Amino acid sequence: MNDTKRVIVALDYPDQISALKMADQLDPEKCRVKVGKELFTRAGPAVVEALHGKGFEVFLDLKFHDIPNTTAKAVRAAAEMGVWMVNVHASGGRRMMEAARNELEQVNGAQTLLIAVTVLTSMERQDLADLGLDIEPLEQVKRLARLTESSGLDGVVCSAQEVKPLRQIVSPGFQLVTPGIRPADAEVGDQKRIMTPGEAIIAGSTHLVIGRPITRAEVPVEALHRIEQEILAAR
Ligand SMILES: O=C(O)c1cc(=O)[nH]c(=O)n1[C@@H]1O[C@H](COP(=O)(O)O)[C@@H](O)[C@H]1O
Repeated sequence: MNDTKRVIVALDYPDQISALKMADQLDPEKCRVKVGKELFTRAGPAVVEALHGKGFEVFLDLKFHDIPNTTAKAVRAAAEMGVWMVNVHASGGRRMMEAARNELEQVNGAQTLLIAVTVLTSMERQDLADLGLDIEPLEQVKRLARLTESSGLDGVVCSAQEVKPLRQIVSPGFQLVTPGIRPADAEVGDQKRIMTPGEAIIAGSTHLVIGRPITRAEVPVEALHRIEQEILAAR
């Protein structure tokens, strides 16, 4: 894969000032940033605009999951903000994903990448059982990845643990974006299906979404640097 910007730093902060303070320590030539539900709910489109102003490509992670029309219009709003990538939940189904995809075609010829979350990396088999799904996360991830690709989307969010088996069933250009990344010495927290940055790169993750191991580190830039070194060594 030619893309050298493999890391997406999750700016999970409660306000724009903290998020931009972190962004100012990052190099937009080396990584991308993610704006998620907490930051966007507090700071809105202004924070996306500010990050664009600093030269960052933004993954707007609002994981839309609604009826086809509502999801499509929300995805349109994201594309009109000029974000690099936006996501929906694959469990919203084929018609929802196709509606979102078609809407993006109309906005900017689908320049904005559209991906779908399969099974959250914080979930394990028991969580699926609670939902009435008596299968391994990998099986559900495969099912949703097939559905996502055949609905015309650009990729999925999954655990790096699932990347190898997924590569065998999706096309080479399909994006496999993996959160749940934990350097060997990092706290696991609420994540369940995790991998180290090096392992994720070796497995073939397209992009690594990393939040707390960088943003909660004593010196975030040093933590990022160590991760970058690990990625370089793995490549
Ligand atoms: O869509 C996502 O980005 C996402 C999907 C998923 O399955 N798991 C997951 O952790 N994420 C996001 O990835 C980030 C991971 O952050 P850390 O666990 O702090 O590294 C968070 O912002 C999550 O919202």
